[in-house]
Amino acid sequence: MKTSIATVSLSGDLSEKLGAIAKAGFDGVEIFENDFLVFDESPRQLGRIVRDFGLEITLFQPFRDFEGMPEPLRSRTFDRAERKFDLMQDMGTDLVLVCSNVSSAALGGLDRAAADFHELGERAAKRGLRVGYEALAWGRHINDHRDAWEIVRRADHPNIGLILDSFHTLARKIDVNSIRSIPKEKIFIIQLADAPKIDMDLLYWSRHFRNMPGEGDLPVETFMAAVAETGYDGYLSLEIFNDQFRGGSPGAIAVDGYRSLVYLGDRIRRANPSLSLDVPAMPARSRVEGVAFVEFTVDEAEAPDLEAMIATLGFRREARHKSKNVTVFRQGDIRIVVNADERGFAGSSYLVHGTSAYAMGLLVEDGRAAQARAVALGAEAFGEPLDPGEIEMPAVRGVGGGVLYFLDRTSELARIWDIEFDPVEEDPGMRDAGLGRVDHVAQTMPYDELLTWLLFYTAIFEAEKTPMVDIVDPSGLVRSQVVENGEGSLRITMNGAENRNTVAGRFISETFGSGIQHLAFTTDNIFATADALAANGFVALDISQNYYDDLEARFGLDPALTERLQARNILYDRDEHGEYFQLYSPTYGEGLFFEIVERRGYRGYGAANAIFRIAALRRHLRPLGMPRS
Ligand SMILES: O=C(O)c1ccc(O)c(O)c1
Ligand SMILES: [Mg+2]
Repeated sequence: MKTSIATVSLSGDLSEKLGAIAKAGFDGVEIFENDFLVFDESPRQLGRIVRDFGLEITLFQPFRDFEGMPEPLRSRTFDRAERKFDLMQDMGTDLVLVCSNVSSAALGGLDRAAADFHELGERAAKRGLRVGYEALAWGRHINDHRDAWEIVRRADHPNIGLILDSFHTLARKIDVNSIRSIPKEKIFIIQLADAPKIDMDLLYWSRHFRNMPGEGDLPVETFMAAVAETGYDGYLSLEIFNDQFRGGSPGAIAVDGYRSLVYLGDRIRRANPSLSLDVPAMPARSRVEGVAFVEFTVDEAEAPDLEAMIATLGFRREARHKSKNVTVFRQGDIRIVVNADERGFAGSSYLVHGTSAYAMGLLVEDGRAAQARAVALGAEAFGEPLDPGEIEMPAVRGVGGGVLYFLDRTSELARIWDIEFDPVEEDPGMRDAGLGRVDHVAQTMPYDELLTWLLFYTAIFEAEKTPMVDIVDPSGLVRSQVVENGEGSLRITMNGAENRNTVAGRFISETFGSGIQHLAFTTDNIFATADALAANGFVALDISQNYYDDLEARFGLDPALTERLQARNILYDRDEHGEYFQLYSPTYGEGLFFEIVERRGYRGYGAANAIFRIAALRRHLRPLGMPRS
């Protein structure tokens, strides 16, 4: 599989873009005319720079408003094409993308357009160049790849071919089966882009909201499967017009892009084993059975505070590491690891972020296979020097520079707690609160990182994303999206903060980066749990009276139930599958908190309650000395 990306997809100047593209692993690059025009080097020099990066120029684009022009515009258009052919020869590419004419001067007619292309083909052939025709979804006469293909077919010239762009085809919901019968040698290149489903003007949608395959809602996989059926084995080239990407880090966006292509190739090959698709071999996506542990980094001075908080939640100290300053707390199937070791990555994470949940371990079928797949998809493997007797736990770097470990039940990893730890016998004097397992892990990140992690998780694990939800914090919007599997054993909620003033934004700036902001644990009986927690001295996040008045009105709740909820600061929600109960802790430090949930069939995350939780957290976060309501 040969991979390429258009320069328009990334931010920065042309040299920065090329550097990021090469580093991410792409083979080729589409040079956008505007990027070239503002570049301070000659076309020849640009070509050298591209090749020095080990890249090939897959095409030059766009050439606009060509076909169907009346004279004298027609002659001028051909002159313009000759000038661009000069440029292409200088930079060293043989392919130009002509997008369908949007000019009001353009005349219709398939034969007229075909004749223009035949003549352009003759001129291109003299120079050994090729011309690919793409139907823009908003083209004046041609806005459907089937019509573009008919023109290319009638142009009947070896140097004239078709360019298919998934966005234009899928945005107009054109049947992709029409692609299967196109001869592969007439497809000069494939451009790929996804997009979130938004009902808006096609041009505006295309120029501002495209994203990487797998990040949006379009059936790019179905499109690609149809392309693969033709036998096409040329470049797959990303062409992503996205305002956010254009303001982002070129390196990070390029890595996402490369990952999206490899993941797409992997899906196509698995769905159609008979197709010859040259994709790097890698294990299948891992099914996640659950969160095996969450690990906090602390320093020795802060450890007692965090441990006291964990103890009031009903966790008991279960084991100590044989050689490190690491303690395991346990309740039900939940393990919280408190790492106060100054050495190693935990120690340096503490120095950068302060007390934080910097790592988590997921239970999968085969830990090493999960790591191998992640690495094949461009993740960074993580490892540390081992103390004698320690087992190497497969891991990759995750959100915010944290660590994602993989455990399994079949390798020696299954016995890690026995091998590396000594049991601790202790009477904690605290009650078990009936917490069972991790329901979800909530990660907070700047909004522009959200798609990165969405793609990361869905590419590695058997999990899907849910639609994005807007959460209104009094200081700004937070966008929330969930990655989850059908059985509910993997649930990661991601909150993308648009500014620093929201509770989520404040967490990011106070802890110097993205990370796990809260952990939600399950209980089978939220009322019993709340009472046990209260006996332990746990003080729940205080929810306003107004919330309960509204709740009773909204759901028609029995006042006796409302009273029981309010007495314990329990939030409530309901969907078509059942009921949901939530109880929050106040924040620990500058933003970390815990949640306890009881699901009675309910499948969501209480999005409707988020604004009440945020308001309560804000009261809690108010600077000292200010009155509380
Ligand atoms: O938005 C555009 O004009 C435009 C230009 C060139 C392309 O290849 C494309 O898909 C869109
Ligand atoms: Mg295109």
